[in-house]
Amino acid sequence: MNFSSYPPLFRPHHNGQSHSVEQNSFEFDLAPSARLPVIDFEALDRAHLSEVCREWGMLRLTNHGVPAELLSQLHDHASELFSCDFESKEGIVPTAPMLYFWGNPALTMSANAHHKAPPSNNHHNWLEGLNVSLNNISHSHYQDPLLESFRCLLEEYGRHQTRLAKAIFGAMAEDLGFSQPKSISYLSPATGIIRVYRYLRCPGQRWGIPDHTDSSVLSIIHQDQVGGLQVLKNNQWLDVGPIHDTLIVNLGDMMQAMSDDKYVSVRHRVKVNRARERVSIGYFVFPAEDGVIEASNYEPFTYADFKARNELDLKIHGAKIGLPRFRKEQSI
Ligand SMILES: O=C(O)CCC(=O)C(=O)O
Ligand SMILES: [Fe+2]
Repeated sequence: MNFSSYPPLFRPHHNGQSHSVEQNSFEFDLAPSARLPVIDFEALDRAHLSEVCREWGMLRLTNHGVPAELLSQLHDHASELFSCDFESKEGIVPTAPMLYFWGNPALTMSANAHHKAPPSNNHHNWLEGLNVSLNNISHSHYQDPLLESFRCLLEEYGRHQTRLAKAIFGAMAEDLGFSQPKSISYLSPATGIIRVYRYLRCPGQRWGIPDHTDSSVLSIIHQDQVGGLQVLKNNQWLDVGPIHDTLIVNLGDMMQAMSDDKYVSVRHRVKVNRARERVSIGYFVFPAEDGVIEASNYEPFTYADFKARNELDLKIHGAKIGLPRFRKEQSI
């Protein structure tokens, strides 16, 4: 196995670690499978959706209308790109709209994607990825044919994700009785981003992404067949296994706040695998930066406030504190 595509820190024998470690209790700690609620996008059962948002904050979406061919092309391109030498990945994707990153801690938590410099502490997420801003994706073109065709696929995928997010959020807004102006500022498709991740093989006890909630309104994940995503339900971690042709939708912190805690911003995490890399493609959408979120359990705040606070907490405490910061009479 040639590890030249891996960031140096993740290569075997870096700092004496070895990929031939026999014992990995982490990986063999088999979790039960989540019986994740299934929502059929074409025959949307709004009552069921409402119940799932309140009880789970995560669901499996079927009949989503994203062509299987598009998904498989995206995964093929991602694998080809990620398998390039690390040095060339660092070099070829430095400009908007696609940005290469690796190892960042709390990447998803801050929603502010890319502190490009690798973190100096030991809390690297065992992954690399591309951060793609959908707002810019149509405006720039790449000379490199692989990058350019990947950009086109991502643009098309972004349109599908925006379509799904709008429709799903629309049903939620109706369930929660949001006014028309609120619905508009609470979901801003222009903020949509896509993150294409490759979780790297790892011999030891490391996380692809540790326990977190997303900062988004909602997130939509397409994972390959490797597995590793887990959800916390009733204090138990459950595997969210891959099922072909389905997407995973999860609610983020913004949705929980807007719903005044009626809906759940779901805790989840990603395990790494000793033998296989895993590719997933996530879409994340946020409220308008300056739209005020108003709910009885929270002091009024904007997404910009939330982001700034998370970044500060990350710096000071090394972790996102998130919604409790904005809850009325919070004690932190
Ligand atoms: O890769 C996955 O399955 C999930 C990624 C994730 O949780 C995130 O980016 O916030
Ligand atoms: Fe997440």
